Amino acid sequence: MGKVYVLDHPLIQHKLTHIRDKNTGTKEFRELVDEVAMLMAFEITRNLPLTETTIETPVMETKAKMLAGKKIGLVPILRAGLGMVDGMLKLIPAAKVGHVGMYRDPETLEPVEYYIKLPKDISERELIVIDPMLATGGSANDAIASLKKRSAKQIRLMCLIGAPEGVKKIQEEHPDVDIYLAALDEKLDEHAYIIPGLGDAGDRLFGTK
Ligand SMILES: O=P(O)(O)OC[C@H]1O[C@H](OP(=O)(O)OP(=O)(O)O)[C@H](O)[C@@H]1O
Ligand SMILES: O=c1cc[nH]c(=O)[nH]1
Ligand SMILES: [Mg+2]
Repeated sequence: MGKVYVLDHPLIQHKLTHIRDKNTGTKEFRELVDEVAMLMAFEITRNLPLTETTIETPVMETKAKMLAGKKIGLVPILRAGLGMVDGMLKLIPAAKVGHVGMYRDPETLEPVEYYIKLPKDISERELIVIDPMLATGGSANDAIASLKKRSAKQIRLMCLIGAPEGVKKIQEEHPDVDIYLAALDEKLDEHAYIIPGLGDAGDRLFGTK
């Protein structure tokens, strides 16, 4: 079964509180999501492999560490996942970015895929699927299945807030996928919104409500 990591760094938690606050406006919301995504990228990359190289400091020649060049792909789920891309790219600038367009039908709550464009070499990359919200898990579940159908082998899922229902779904359907959250919330309400959550992530990021 995939592991669930709640990234409880104090800076992430502090910023998440402002993200949740209904009085936080679009500009600040977007900036905070960007910052938290960057901090989460810092945590999620702590196991990247290193290699040794030789350099000259102004004082002497020395061995020093550098990234071994593991190929990474970021896959935001449109729309709301877009709000986390730039923050992650600040720390992982060499990552390639694929996009999966997905919306949740408000009546059936079923995810509908409307777009997909991925780097050609996804089977060689470690993919990080990103979306602020993991609610029923339907959208992330379908996005991951879509990547696997196109021969993705290594996938992780990174969200700001997860509900237990969504976590369970991913663990059942994709036991090879580890999940990284800034918070694991209580439950879903009758409209499948996360409680206490932050409301509609896409609408708050892009000012569409
Ligand atoms: O886990 P689920 O129950 O599938 O819900 C989560 C999904 O819902 C939201 O997207 P939405 O459908 O609002 O699309 P948007 O990003 O375009 O706003 C959110 O960004 C996730 O993709
Ligand atoms: O709480 C939720 C659930 C789904 N999508 C959101 O944007 N927020
Ligand atoms: Mg939305």
